[in-house]
Amino acid sequence: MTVLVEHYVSDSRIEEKKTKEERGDGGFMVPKSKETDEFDAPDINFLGHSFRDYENGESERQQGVEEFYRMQHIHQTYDFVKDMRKEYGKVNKMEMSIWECCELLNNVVDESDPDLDEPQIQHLLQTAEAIRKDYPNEDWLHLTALIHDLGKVLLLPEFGGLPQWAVVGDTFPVGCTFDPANIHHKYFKENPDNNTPKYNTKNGVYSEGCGLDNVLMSWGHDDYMYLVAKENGATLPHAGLFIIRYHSFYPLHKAGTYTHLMNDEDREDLKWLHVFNKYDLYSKSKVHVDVEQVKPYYISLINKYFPAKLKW
Ligand SMILES: O[C@H]1[C@H](O)[C@@H](O)[C@H](O)[C@@H](O)[C@H]1O
Ligand SMILES: [Fe+2]
Ligand SMILES: [Fe+2]
Repeated sequence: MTVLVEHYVSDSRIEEKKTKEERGDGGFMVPKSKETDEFDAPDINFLGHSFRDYENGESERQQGVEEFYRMQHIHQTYDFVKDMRKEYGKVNKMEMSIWECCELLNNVVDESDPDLDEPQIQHLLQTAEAIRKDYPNEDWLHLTALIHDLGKVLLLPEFGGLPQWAVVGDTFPVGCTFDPANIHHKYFKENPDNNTPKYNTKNGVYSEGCGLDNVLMSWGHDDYMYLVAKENGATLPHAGLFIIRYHSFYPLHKAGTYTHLMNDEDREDLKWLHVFNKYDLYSKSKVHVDVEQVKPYYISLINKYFPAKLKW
């Protein structure tokens, strides 16, 4: 019976694929629409819950996640972010290759993530391999997926051992009002910026359409990895750097808020971030990627887009 069911499933996928090829929408230069993606997003995470469920907080894990956001929302202020960007923009903490960093990342635990129970290197490779399957020609996108979470090394003592709230979790602009679309929004009440007139209006210190490059985002692994890539002269396309920098900005790419701060270039790049997000979120699974088997491919991409050693 099982065999029959599996057989049926794989056959129907082949059929689906054929139809797509017949329709001729196999071009990979522009993001495909959700409807034509081949990746089958699962409905539930490893615990049997829906993904990004922050509301049903009875379990110990979810209470931990909520406490994480309480701390994050209280402490991420405009001044804090400015100081962090200045300090970590120096990239003077360490020298290592991208692959060495992938291995180092395995020592990290992300307390903000209700869906991940695998080593971080598996999350990187699962995301990259899933996206590679559906977008075989966009090698920059495979590499972007591989490195998107490397900034989490900020948690390690060699990088100053930052607290979880300064490294992981969703991100949001500081210097303007905290949109209710931010998860656990209530905890912003205790953020000093929330009561500071120049920061607590819709545009705050920014102007409509100023472009995200001019907006300070809460400090964490996204912006740090973006700075590392920039400072080391990475040759990734602009959309790749945008994905790295804003992949945790769920209030924008999922809830569609803060769009008044975007410019035309942001809107172009956002299309690729939407593609990426599906793989980042839904590729989290118990089926491990064989690291040694795929390593040569990713090393070749690293050599194409990055120097051998990077300053971190
Ligand atoms: O818990 C997750 C995790 O830390 C991800 O790496 C980050 O990108 C998400 O936005 C966050 O909510
Ligand atoms: Fe992330
Ligand atoms: Fe991720």
